[in-house]
Amino acid sequence: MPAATVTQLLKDQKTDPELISVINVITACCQEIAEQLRLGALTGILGATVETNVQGETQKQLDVIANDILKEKLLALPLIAGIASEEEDLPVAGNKDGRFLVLFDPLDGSSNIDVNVSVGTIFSILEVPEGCHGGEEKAYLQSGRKQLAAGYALYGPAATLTLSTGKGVQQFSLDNQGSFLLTQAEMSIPQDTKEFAINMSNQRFWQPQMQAYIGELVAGKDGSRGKNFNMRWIASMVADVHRVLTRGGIFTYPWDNRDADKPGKLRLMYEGNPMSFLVEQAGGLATTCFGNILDIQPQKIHQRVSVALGSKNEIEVLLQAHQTAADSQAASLNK
Ligand SMILES: O=P(O)(O)OC[C@H]1O[C@](O)(COP(=O)(O)O)[C@@H](O)[C@@H]1O
Ligand SMILES: [Mg+2]
Ligand SMILES: [Mg+2]
Repeated sequence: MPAATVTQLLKDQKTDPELISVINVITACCQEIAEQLRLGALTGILGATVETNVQGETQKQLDVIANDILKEKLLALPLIAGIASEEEDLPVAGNKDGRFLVLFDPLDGSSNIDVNVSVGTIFSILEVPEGCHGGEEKAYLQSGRKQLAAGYALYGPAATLTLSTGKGVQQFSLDNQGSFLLTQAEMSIPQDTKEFAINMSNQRFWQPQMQAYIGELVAGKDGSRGKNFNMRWIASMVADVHRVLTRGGIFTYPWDNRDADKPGKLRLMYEGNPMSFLVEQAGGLATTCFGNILDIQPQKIHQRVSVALGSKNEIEVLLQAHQTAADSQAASLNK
């Protein structure tokens, strides 16, 4: 039997047909972005623009192209009440009678484009709350638990789509006719791991408990953990999380004190929430180190968040390190 398409799989899962239509538009956009990326320098669209986004980051031409593809195609769909993007200052209203809000990071890891390393598109779908419209920020400020679906496309040696509507996590691969076909029906993160992903160059800016925890991983067999760990850092969250979903591991971009306005680098609504939804659906854990990411009540559309996610047992060791630090701080305050 031929492998299922995204639509077939979602129909088998008895997904709301209107939600399927929204997901189909997103997958069509990802196919178009994959095609643009595949041609690389031949199209002359690598490199930076002269613009910065609302977060003060230089935009790549492909950040803008990917954003425009998603924005245009989604807003043309009457079901869409609005969109919010990492590359847009404010949410953009769609149809006033639309049902869905789509939030996205059009091109994640875009500093990797020029060096031909994997990048991706991350998305999250919410329902517009009663009495709100898709042009107002408050409509989007819903916790990650309210996501109807989340996923990402990874543009690597193969283009893949990883998706969840709350019924496990499925992976599809782009064939040469331009369709995403099911290649893994149930992604499941192994509970134990010996692999971690973190940008070690920020070490001196982390909190002491994170420094101590990573120090023990680096110490390997010679330290308290008694086993050797391996480190990987691709610097595209999509690619790093994809590895975690595929073979386990932990990925963290923790709180740091480099810039008081950005205590976490990653964005809650476009990166933290959709990836946490996928990780939980695949049996892993996703935390800020102080609470579950999916339980955060967002205050701002471009809010940043510290992220640690992946193999359940290893994330629990990390949480325990933070709990022990909090307990000893509380004990010293009570003295
Ligand atoms: O430059 P650093 O510190 O390695 O940060 C890499 C992180 O930043 C990001 O690139 C941020 O995403 P954007 O490229 O969408 O801004 C993540 O994908 C990645 O994990
Ligand atoms: Mg990103
Ligand atoms: Mg981006």
